[in-house]
Amino acid sequence: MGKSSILVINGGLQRRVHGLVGAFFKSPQLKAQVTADMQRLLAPALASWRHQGPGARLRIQDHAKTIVFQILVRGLIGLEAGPEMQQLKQQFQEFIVGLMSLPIKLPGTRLYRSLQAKKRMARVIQRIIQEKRRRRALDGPPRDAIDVLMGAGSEELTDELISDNMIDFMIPAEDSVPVLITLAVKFLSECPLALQQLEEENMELKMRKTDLGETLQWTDYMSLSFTQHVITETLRVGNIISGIMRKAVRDVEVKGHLIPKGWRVFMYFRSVHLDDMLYEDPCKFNPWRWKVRTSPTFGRDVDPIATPLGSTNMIEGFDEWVLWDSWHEKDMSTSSFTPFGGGLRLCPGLDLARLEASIFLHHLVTSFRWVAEEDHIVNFPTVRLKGGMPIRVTAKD
Ligand code: HEM
Repeated sequence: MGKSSILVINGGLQRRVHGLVGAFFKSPQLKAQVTADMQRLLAPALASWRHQGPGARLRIQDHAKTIVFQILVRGLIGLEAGPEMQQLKQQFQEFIVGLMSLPIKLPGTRLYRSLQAKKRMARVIQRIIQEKRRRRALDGPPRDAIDVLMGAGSEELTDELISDNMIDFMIPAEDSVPVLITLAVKFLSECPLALQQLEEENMELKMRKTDLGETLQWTDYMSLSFTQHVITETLRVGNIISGIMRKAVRDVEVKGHLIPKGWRVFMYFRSVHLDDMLYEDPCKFNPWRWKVRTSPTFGRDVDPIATPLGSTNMIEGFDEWVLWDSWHEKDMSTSSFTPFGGGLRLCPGLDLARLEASIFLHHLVTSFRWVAEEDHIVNFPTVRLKGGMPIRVTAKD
């Protein structure tokens, strides 16, 4: 990672890059673009599965990865699908492999190949930046994250910083959304009642929109409450990111335990999300548990989707404010549901992740029935499905 990567910098610059790109990722304009792009990319995939006839076998993880990568790259750097996108994907795969390798930088080693791949990616992105400058493409609303950072008019945000960060934004985003989609398909396959309710909710929306002669908008997908509960529950049970690190910037006391200045703390999400003091029968996939949660802390129903994470229950004294509080209170405070982290580093892609998963699930359940093959979740070094979640699909009439 570069020295100005959002994943390693602290202070004002991190806040600036996080704020600018995070706001763009939450904007209705980007959500509309992502929705249109995903519908466009899903259409040929759905047609080809249908064309293969009843019982066609496909690995959900592969298809989700292909589509999600294209959406991500378009949102970050504005590149359209095509040979250059393909090359970028290959280089990114090469780069990512080197992130968990022996730190030996000699020609032929994994790390060396990874850094070379990153350089090639950076060249493509810098060319795009220069092209944008030449064409003065910054007039009008931003179309991608490069536009946002270039348009901020800050001397700190150099071309090199922008291109490095575009690559580093891909690291937490590229795999997590496909894993979310794949896990949802696995959990739904094992819970026929949830699948049926999801299907009914999505079919109802599809038929309503068809009758009105309208195409689906991002707000339609996000308004599907049971679909959102399925995604929330998948995030809770799946623990796609296992936890987050924080460093104490001074001595901190937490519930009688002293954390000395300089110590690093790892917050392990699994121990929160699978805590039976917080969740009844915690290992069970139960989307209905999110229907109504009453919080003694807030004194009202709390929906974790609507409640902004990172706004409450924090302790001062870490390198940022951290989520750390009522893990053992039997309520639905924000710190008992933290798949996207919290505080100043709260994942800027959380809305996007939910939207992409909602769109993928909508098209899958309204177009196909499926029978899942057996597959297993692997949790180390990252969460994934061992076999990529193979299913046999049959098109609905
Ligand atoms: C299911 C999908 C996802 C999950 C579970 C997830 C989870 C996380 C978590 C736990 C963090 C660390 C937060 C912290 O330290 O408090 C994080 C950070 C981050 N995520 Fe995500 N993420 C997802 C999707 C995405 C997407 C789609 C994007 C980009 C479009 C993205 C971009 C980032 C970035 C740039 C950071 C670093 C933020 C910073 O350090 O300032 N993530 N994510």
